[in-house]
Amino acid sequence: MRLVAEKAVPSGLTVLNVQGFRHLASVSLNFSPHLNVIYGVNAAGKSSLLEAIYFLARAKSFLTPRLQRVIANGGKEVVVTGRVQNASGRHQLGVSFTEGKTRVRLNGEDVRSLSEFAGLIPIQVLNTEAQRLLTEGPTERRSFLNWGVFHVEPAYREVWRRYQRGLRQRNAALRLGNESVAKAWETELSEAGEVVTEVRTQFLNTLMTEWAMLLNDWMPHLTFDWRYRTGWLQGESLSDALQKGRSAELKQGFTLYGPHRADLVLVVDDQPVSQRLSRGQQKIVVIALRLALLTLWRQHSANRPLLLLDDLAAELDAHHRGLVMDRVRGMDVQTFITTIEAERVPFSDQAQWFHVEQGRISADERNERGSA
Ligand SMILES: Nc1ncnc2c1ncn2[C@@H]1O[C@H](COP(=O)(O)OP(=O)(O)OP(=O)(O)O)[C@@H](O)[C@H]1O
Repeated sequence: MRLVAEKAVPSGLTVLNVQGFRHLASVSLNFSPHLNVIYGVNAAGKSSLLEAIYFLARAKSFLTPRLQRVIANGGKEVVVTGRVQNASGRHQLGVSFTEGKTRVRLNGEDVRSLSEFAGLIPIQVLNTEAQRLLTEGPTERRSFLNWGVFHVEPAYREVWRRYQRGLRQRNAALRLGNESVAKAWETELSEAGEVVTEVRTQFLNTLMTEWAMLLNDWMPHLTFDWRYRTGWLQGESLSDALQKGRSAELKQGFTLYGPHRADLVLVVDDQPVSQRLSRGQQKIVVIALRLALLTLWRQHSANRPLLLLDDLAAELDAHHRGLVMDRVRGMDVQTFITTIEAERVPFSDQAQWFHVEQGRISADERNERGSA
């Protein structure tokens, strides 16, 4: 894998405009490229603001798979626009959702493929549900992996698309019981699938070394390890797996082997992390994984990453909270933290403060004092 060693400029999301998003009042905000603290009482709208940022970066929500839910009650559409400053210049982004359709615009033009614009803001979220990356099925982990590789190696996008196209064609043939067409797609599928696997494996070797180092500091009494399940039998080529599996796949109507079935398994003392550790510990394992990814992105992605920390304090003891926040502080990524108590933010130098009250967001007077 070619790891692009391009230095990102200190930049990120500079301006955000939100309209019709949950119970947030329409607002235009200017962000710090370093730390942004969003504070307010329960249900003020802090998570919604982070969700709006994520919506701009990925055209999705991290809280719900149904975008209809982010439209303000009684409203018809949600529109989030923003300005991103990065190594390639200044970009104007806009994402809207109306009548079941998502529309994305980049610098005044419609964007057809999500990955055309999603490269601009490499984003990670850490919230009270962090451990779900381990406890849910493999789909989320594959998505984590695909996005992780994509920001380090943009060419990955093309080979993964090629693989998915081949998979759709072969699955359609399997469903129709058309063995010769299914077979005809196997060369394309296995070639693309082997490359996907190789790129993912190289990426994981780097990522998981960083992850293990973090956990060694944070939980030194435990021994962590990981395995990448490729999605077919080890020691066999994908081409052989597809050929051998074809008759069973014709009965099922879809492809059973390949990187679309891959999984990342995290292990502690030879047992899956999700079975062995407490929920708080699982959260720390996932935090380490996502921070390791941000470290890699910071080193190798052309664009500076963005981190959303939503109520991170929940379920972390003071010791581990301190360790995590020390790490975040040293990472130089654009960070957004929500909190109920502004005084408890452990590092607030260079911060921009935002107060949220009943959906109204205002830049804090502290910002004026800081810039004076
Ligand atoms: N589509 C919607 N339209 C209007 N209001 C909504 C919508 N979706 C959620 N809400 C309201 O938004 C509020 C929750 O906002 P949010 O979760 O952003 O608050 P928060 O400040 O993060 O709260 P907490 O500190 O409790 O996590 C709730 O009162 C909820 O009823």
